[in-house]
Amino acid sequence: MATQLKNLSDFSHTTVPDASPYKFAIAVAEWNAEITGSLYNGALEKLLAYGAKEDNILSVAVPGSFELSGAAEILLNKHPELDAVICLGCVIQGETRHFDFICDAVANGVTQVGIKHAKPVIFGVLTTDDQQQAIDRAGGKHGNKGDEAAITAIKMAHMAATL
Ligand SMILES: Nc1c(NC[C@H](O)[C@H](O)[C@H](O)CO)[nH]c(=O)[nH]c1=O
Ligand SMILES: CC(=O)[C@@H](O)COP(=O)(O)O
Repeated sequence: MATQLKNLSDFSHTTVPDASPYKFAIAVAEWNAEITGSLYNGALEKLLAYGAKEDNILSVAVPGSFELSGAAEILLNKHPELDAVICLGCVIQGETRHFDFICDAVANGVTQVGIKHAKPVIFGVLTTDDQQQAIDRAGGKHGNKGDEAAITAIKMAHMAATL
């Protein structure tokens, strides 16, 4: 597999802009909290590491990943000054097709909210077959999806601000 030996959060090959001018929101799902907590910590650490100010980071929790696009809509309506919204969640396949519906809904929902507001809304949601795949991507051997989402948010906010 393409990701078999890769750290998917390796950004050493790219330039990450200074995040200090920008305002961010992080919406994190409470389902699979041991995973999403790691995603959140990774995202927060990366934002701060690249210069974001703590006062410029608004964090909210939602029950599950399905609620993330609604949270992004509410955040951007109530806080139009935000430069980017990071949506973090972890959806793990169960016995039924519920997984498919949640994943489709949040991927499409997050996309639509970003387009509607012309603001970066970052899809930082793990969609895994099992718990181990999630662990591997939340600070494990394949990196941290939260780190990736934060870097993406900084890059997109910078892009939008410097056009
Ligand atoms: N099974 C998972 C869920 N399920 C809950 C939904 O996200 C949603 O909160 C519920 O359907 C009510 O609208 N959520 C996850 O984030 N991860 C899962 O594995
Ligand atoms: C992704 C889910 O909603 C899943 O964890 C719920 O499990 P099940 O499909 O067995 O109801």
